[in-house]
Amino acid sequence: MTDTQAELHEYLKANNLNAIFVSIVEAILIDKPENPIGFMTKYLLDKFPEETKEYQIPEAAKPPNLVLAKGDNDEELSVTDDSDSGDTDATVTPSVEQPPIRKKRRESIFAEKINDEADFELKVIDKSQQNSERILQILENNLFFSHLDQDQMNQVVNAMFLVEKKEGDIIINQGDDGDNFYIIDTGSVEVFIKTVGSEEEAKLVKTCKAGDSFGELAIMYNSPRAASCIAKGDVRLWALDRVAFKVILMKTTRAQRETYRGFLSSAQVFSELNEYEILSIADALVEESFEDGVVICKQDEIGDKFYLIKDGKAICTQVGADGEERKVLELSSGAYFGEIALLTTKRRQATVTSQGNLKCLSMDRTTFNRVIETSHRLADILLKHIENYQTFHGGMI
Ligand SMILES: Nc1ncnc2c1ncn2[C@@H]1O[C@@H]2COP(=O)(O)O[C@H]2[C@H]1O
Ligand SMILES: Nc1ncnc2c1ncn2[C@@H]1O[C@@H]2COP(=O)(O)O[C@H]2[C@H]1O
Repeated sequence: MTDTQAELHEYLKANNLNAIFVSIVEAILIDKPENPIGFMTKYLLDKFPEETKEYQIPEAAKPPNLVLAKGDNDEELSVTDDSDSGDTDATVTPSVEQPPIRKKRRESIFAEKINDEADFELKVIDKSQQNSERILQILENNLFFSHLDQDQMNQVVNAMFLVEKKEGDIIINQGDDGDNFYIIDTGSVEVFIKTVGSEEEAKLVKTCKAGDSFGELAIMYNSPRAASCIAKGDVRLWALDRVAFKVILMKTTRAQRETYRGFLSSAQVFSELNEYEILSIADALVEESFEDGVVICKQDEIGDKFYLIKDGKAICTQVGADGEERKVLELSSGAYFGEIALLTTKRRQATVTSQGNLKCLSMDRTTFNRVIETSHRLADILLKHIENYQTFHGGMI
């Protein structure tokens, strides 16, 4: 590359322009608007309200009934998260004569159309029956795919292509644009994060092994790669390109993460976990509701689920040697229960009953074990807390 080319490349990278251009072209190809110039203009005004502030049309100057999307309320994953929210309401700006009219909920330009699979010819990459079965086996055991139905699973299997890397090969480079998403068939991949502008060496944050996936963030959020992923020894990977990822996976996986990310980040038990660990937990949760008075865990029974309270209250009681049942704890939103039976070989140590309507997020034993595997810190936090439970006669369990 010449100096000038390098400078231009640096400029594009520094302003995240490649990702922006790719998203605009994708959005156009998906939507096929009659007026592509108008579409691009509106796209930029909607997605970058801050940067386009000086180009936004002032309220007073808008013609009557001009439809403008408002209120992007995405919680930011990072400063470079330029994604749109599927939860955004669109309003029709009131004209002088007309009262405000609520328009149908607007989905993001991506989420709305890119999930309309009928518009796409999904790629089918030729592979042996054995390879297809192996990919399916990985998907079925990976939390990231736990909310896909069988059709979506099959589409992922069909669209994946083989990538083989050798020791030290850079599979993903921090700061680059997102091209592919990967699952590991055999071998290991080390994930390193370097703090921008710091002299410090990149820090190893995770080692992914067979069955794990990586490379979803940059594609889901149109942001630069958050980490570098490097082959540790020979690695065999299956990759999904960004368009296939968006068509098949985006809506389900992103909706799941968006729904629970805020809640999980505010729960005390997860306060020491990093954003990435929180997102991985969000992939795993299933919502369960209980009416008043339902016994969710019964003391001395074998337990197979962990619960996090989303809304409502639960009462924990214990029966002592005298046969008396007494209340030992009251739990509310953000608290959890059911961890002892999953982390130890013990049976349920208390009975947990809903008080009023109770909404929980749960994980079964297999899912819980997978989450614990990806976040050893969470296991340490939960185990440490078990020591603090008071039994009704004042002792520790
Ligand atoms: N702690 C972490 N922070 C950010 N990314 C991580 C982390 N651990 C693993 N990763 C993966 O590393 C990938 C790098 O590319 P992406 O940003 O697309 O997606 C990222 C995640 O899939
Ligand atoms: N004093 C207590 N002793 C033990 N478990 C308790 C106590 N108070 C609340 N619990 C919760 O009640 C749950 C019952 O199921 P587990 O034993 O799996 O995990 C237990 C804890 O999460």
